Amino acid sequence: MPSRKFAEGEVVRGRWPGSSLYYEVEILSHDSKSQLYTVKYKDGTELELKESDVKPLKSFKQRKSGSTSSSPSRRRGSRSRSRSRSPGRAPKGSRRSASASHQADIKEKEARREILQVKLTPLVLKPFGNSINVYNGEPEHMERNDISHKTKQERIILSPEGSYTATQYSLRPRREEVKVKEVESKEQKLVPRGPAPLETFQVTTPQRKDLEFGGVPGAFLIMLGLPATLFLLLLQCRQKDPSLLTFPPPLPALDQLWETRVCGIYLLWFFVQALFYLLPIGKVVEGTPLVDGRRLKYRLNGFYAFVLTSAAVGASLFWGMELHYVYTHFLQFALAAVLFSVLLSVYLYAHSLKAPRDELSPASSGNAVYDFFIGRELNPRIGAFDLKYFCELRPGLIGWVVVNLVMLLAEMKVQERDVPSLAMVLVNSFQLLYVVDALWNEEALLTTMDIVHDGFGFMLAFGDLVWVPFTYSLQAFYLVSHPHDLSWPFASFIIALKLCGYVIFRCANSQKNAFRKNPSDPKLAHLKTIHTSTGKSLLVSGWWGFVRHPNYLGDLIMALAWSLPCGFNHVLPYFYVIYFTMLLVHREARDEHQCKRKYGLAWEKYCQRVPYRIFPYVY
Ligand SMILES: NC(=O)C1=CN([C@@H]2O[C@H](COP(=O)(O)OP(=O)(O)OC[C@H]3O[C@@H](n4cnc5c(N)ncnc54)[C@H](OP(=O)(O)O)[C@@H]3O)[C@@H](O)[C@H]2O)C=CC1
Ligand SMILES: CC(C)CCC[C@@H](C)[C@H]1CC=C2C3=C(CC[C@@]21C)[C@@]1(C)CC[C@H](O)C(C)(C)[C@@H]1CC3
Repeated sequence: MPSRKFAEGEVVRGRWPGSSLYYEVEILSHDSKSQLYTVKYKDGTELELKESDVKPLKSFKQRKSGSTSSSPSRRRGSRSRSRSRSPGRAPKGSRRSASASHQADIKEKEARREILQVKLTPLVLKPFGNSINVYNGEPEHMERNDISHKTKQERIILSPEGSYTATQYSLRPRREEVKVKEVESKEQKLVPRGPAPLETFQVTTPQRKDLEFGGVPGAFLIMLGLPATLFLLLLQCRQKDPSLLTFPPPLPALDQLWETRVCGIYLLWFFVQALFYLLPIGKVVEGTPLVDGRRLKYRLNGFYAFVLTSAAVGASLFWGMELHYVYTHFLQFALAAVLFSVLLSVYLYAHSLKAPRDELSPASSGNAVYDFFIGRELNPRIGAFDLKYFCELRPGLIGWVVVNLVMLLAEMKVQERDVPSLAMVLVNSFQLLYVVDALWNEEALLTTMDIVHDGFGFMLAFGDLVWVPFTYSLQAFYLVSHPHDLSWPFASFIIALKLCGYVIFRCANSQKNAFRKNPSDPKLAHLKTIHTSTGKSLLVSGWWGFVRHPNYLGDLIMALAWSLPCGFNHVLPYFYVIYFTMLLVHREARDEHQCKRKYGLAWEKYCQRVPYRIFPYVY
């Protein structure tokens, strides 16, 4: 059995994670298996440390100056907003002896070069009646988001003793060491700094046991059901009578569905989009903090990719390329996309097997089937190429616009029209606005559940690459063979509905994003907030005081406006509204669950203040 250096009860110095600073700690116990010491700092914080991070007291020279606290928490009051995760970092301007300050500076530099990577996992915390109550609890007051309050909030963010010391962490060394790379100074200015150092100490979520989507059987059935539903919808949409009550036509034989040329075009599309993604244009920003405090960098050039794609499609139309081929081979394209997404999911799962544990998605479970579905790895990357981020916005979303254009041209050809129908124009412009909006506000994607919580597996690979371009374009596909004449008054009503939905969707998303980026934004000063002990606050007035998910409400209103131009003869063009309502109701429940866990009592208070989830006075 390996020997241990320190005995229980011994008073030594323990390194504070992420820093090169040592504090007086008492050895509580030693785990011979993991070779970790459980130590207690003077402020009561208990951590597990590697032996190399524990030093005997005598190896430290006693400082003459009494200015350095021996408690990590006492010095956490630092007002520094720097990225250093050292809680013991002295505040700017604090008086230290010259030698101590010099020594600390050297150590600080060392720490910046090579940060001790740690994983913080909360030790078991009981739901109520102990520290979690304090941790997730919430200061009693709710305030206007004004400046006096800001000072208070700042203090809470920057000096989170109450919440922090109440939480216990266990530290394990990470497999990899992360080198702190300097962001190019130009980019640095553009990178929004997360306000809460606490976030960098965010705890890692253990693999889930309470599985979503009906657990393993649910995930399995969804994986089988999605491609089946897709082909059913596409086949039915081409029928003269697309009623859901009529029996769908049989699926063409595989040799008719498989077309090598189509697969080639699909791959070309995907890799051209990947090339656009790699172009060094557009600013680079950082995502939300990961469990180890790192922030990944993302280049925002989705809008440029869209402009380049539009130019390429425009040029190929000008030179006589037949986009009609996509319409006549739509099923074949759908099959190519399905196969590609399945292969990508297999690759992603295999890739995740090499990933360190703390790079796995908090939604993953340890079950192979479920993890294949939900995605095992949170941010799979090939070098700097982020696969999930790329797929979420580029090939599928821009592809959806191209498919809509294909359908508009097909309508003119099939119905021998000189100009597209009003219904088709509305569907195309509404959905174009939605996609352009997403690409223009690309940065907002970084805080969505898909990027922050869900892994990249079959669900998102299929969703992004197949579901979005082939089912979200169903209204346009439907209109090609089922013309619908729209009256101008009804068209005006639909346009008003779309604009109403868009204003709610955009304003709600922008309000939250602006608040998360800078809670002190003077433009938001009139809003009321609830503090939470994580350091973040929740908006309780404005859009987020209307219902708990105003952005979902706006999105659903827009969805209805996309279907109405198809008339009321069949349910099929309303598939998107029905599916989307189910998706967002389920998504709201998932988000609610996560927020309850994150914010505890503060979230419950928010729910009391804002009782409706999506639809005011209904749900
Ligand atoms: N077209 C489509 O197919 C789909 C579109 N969408 C759209 O994507 C967008 C993003 O949706 P989604 O990722 O689900 O999540 P949201 O943008 O709704 O974000 C939810 C998060 O916002 C924060 N939050 C919640 N309430 C408040 C509050 N009162 N004050 C401040 N922050 C709050 C919480 O995170 P925290 O506190 O950690 O910041 C919460 O986890 C939506 O507009 C949705 O409609 C989504 C799915 C599919
Ligand atoms: C059918 C499956 C079970 C679920 C598939 C879901 C996916 C299709 C959606 C999950 C979240 C999405 C988002 C958008 C598109 C649909 C998917 C991928 C989004 C990119 C649409 C544009 C918005 O403005 C947005 C906010 C950027 C959306 C982000 C979430």
